[in-house]
Amino acid sequence: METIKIVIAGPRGRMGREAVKLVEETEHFSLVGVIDHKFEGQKLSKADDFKSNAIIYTDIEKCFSETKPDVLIDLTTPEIGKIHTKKALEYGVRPVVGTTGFSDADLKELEELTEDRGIGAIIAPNFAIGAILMMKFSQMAAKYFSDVEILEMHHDQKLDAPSGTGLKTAEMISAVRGAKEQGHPDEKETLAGARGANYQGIHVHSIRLPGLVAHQEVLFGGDGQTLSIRHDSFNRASFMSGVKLCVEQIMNLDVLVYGLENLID
Ligand SMILES: NC(=O)C1=CN([C@@H]2O[C@H](COP(=O)(O)OP(=O)(O)OC[C@H]3O[C@@H](n4cnc5c(N)ncnc54)[C@H](OP(=O)(O)O)[C@@H]3O)[C@@H](O)[C@H]2O)C=CC1
Ligand SMILES: O=C(O)C1=N[C@H](C(=O)O)C[C@H](O)C1
Repeated sequence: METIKIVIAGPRGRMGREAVKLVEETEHFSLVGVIDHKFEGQKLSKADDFKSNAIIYTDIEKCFSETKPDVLIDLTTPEIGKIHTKKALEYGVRPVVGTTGFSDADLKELEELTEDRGIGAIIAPNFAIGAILMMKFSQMAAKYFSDVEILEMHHDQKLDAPSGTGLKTAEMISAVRGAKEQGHPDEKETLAGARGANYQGIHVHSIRLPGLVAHQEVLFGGDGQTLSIRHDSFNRASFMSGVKLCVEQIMNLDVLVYGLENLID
């Protein structure tokens, strides 16, 4: 297999660290540079506890010009992730974006840019295969149970709420069941936010606690029965087979793919 040249943005983060390890350990992947907002020009191995001697760039354009990567893996923050993804497309670098918190307008803009440039991009709210199945099973179940609430539970350092996965799950369910307001029509919140966020009538509840990593339960209710579909990621290694798949698949794509469920049967 031909070697894929990769740049990682956010290498010192919880996900970035795992991604560096994945690239270091994969024979046909090569880490040609990393993007951070500090440690300009240093070797990654000097800036932190890494093996890689990849150079740290704080300027993404300089990084792309000097390292000429095939793929950017972005694991940063919503604001920075969007800037990086646009720059990657401008420079002909295929972005694999795990960063969450993009709006519909962001996604539309990136889709148009991908079309203009004619190269592939992947925006994956969740790289874990179990989470993808949880979302697919939830979409299947929604055909039979139209009343559903989503509980997404994450560590307390997470910046965006609801999670990318929670939002994507609501979108996938809504695609098969349409908009529907649930609960009593005269329901009133006596404490603002008690019923969570509302996506097309699907309530999404975001829980943030130390000790959690990434968890989601999709709870369906019917006549005299409930159905729970749950996924738990207990560590960030759980996301890495999905990252690997995306980096490999993106080399053959020329459109924007939003969600890993579109890449697996
Ligand atoms: N798709 C998926 O399966 C998953 C997605 N995620 C998403 O990935 C993203 C990262 O999550 P996580 O690793 O937990 O977050 P972290 O906060 O641990 O990591 C983010 C990293 O980005 C760095 N950073 C901030 N600004 C810049 C910049 N301008 N250029 C380069 N790096 C920068 C931060 O540095 P500093 O700390 O110094 O500010 C930090 O090291 C989030 O959006 C999260 O939701 C997370 C898990 C799974
Ligand atoms: O920030 C996280 O940790 C995670 N973010 C993604 C999301 O917002 O869905 C994926 C996973 O849930 C972990």
